[in-house]
Amino acid sequence: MAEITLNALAHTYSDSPTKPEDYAIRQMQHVWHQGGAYALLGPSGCGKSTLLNIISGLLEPSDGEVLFDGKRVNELKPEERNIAQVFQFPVVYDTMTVYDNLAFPLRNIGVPSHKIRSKVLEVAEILELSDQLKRKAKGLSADQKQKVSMGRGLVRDDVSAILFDEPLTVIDPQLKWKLRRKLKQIHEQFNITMVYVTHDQLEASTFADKIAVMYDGQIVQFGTPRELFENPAHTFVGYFIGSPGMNFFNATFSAGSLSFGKHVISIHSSLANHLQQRGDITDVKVGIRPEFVHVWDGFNDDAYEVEVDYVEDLGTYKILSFIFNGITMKARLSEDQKVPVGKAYISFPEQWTKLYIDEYLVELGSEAQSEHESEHRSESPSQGSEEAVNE
Ligand SMILES: Nc1ncnc2c1ncn2[C@@H]1O[C@H](COP(=O)(O)OP(=O)(O)OP(=O)(O)O)[C@@H](O)[C@H]1O
Repeated sequence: MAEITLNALAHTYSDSPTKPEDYAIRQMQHVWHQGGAYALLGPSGCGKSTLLNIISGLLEPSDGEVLFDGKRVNELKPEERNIAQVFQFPVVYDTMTVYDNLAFPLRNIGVPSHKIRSKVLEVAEILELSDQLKRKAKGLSADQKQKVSMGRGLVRDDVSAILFDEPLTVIDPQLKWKLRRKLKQIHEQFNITMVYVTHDQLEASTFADKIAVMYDGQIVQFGTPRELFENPAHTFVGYFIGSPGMNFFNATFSAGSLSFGKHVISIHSSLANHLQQRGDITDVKVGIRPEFVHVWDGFNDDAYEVEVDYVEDLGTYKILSFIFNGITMKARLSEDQKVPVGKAYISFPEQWTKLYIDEYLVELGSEAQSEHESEHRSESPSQGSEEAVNE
């Protein structure tokens, strides 16, 4: 078991890289702690598989180091790294029985047969494969084969980590949920570092304690599902996490106030102070989650008047789409909330109004942060936020 450190790691597939975009992995510093259940979440092409293959040793990084418990492993072959990797498509020996498939990694390293037997039975039990052990793998369904693939990763006690590369792609939707829970349970039982690659936020948040969000070859945020939801560190996290994603619009900071067209956007004083120190800025991005937009029941002097675009009924809640200063935005309405017609009156609570410069969050100073958190803890829609991440 190991702590995995990526030290100034970068990778390019190009022979003559000249610009950041030539890198599949842009220089990164990151630690996966021993025993953690992590997800690596990001869209197709952002570099997830490249990163996993570098950790497992299938790919040699162009720059930087991979350390297992502080020791450099760049020069070690995959089989010397003790990493188990489960791929998108099952890797099983069709002509062998399920038992022999599960026993294979242990036989390879000379484990005595009585130990192999007890470990195979234990893992088969967890994965609900006990009654399939005598069957040839060839006759199994795709999801049973993938369970065998996972089992081959789990039988070894000596693995440093298990890397899952979109392992549930071939699994039936109704079984996916069950297998994800199973993996979580296995993690709790074996305390192995697990990194689970996915482009699906639901998969990431049900499996992982902490999620690394990857975008354009970089980890733009590493946090709990709740942190990613409540405090997205990068606009991509705001957009990618949550359903629908965060609302964004460009505002201008001038003469001490933030404006969006003719409207003044009220922000936390520490953010205003921060902007003030930087001078006038014409391209501040304002971000607010649909869950945090306040929709008033009727006319309100303190609210912005906006045009209702449409309302989508999603059963237990509704999504109001509205137009504010020419930009379409969304707000979440609870089941019992009055649905506005024609015009709506909305406001952006200061504590949920985030600012981004060059796509990165302008952080509140630590003092302001704790004052702000204690002020607003009771107002935090914690249940709503977790639900929203999981949708
Ligand atoms: N063998 C290769 N040769 C050249 N470019 C590659 C190679 N493998 C990946 N790339 C490029 O590197 C970038 C990252 O790809 P990678 O497969 O790591 O992303 P990913 O996030 O795993 O995507 P997906 O979810 O689609 O598998 C992409 O631009 C991809 O086209």
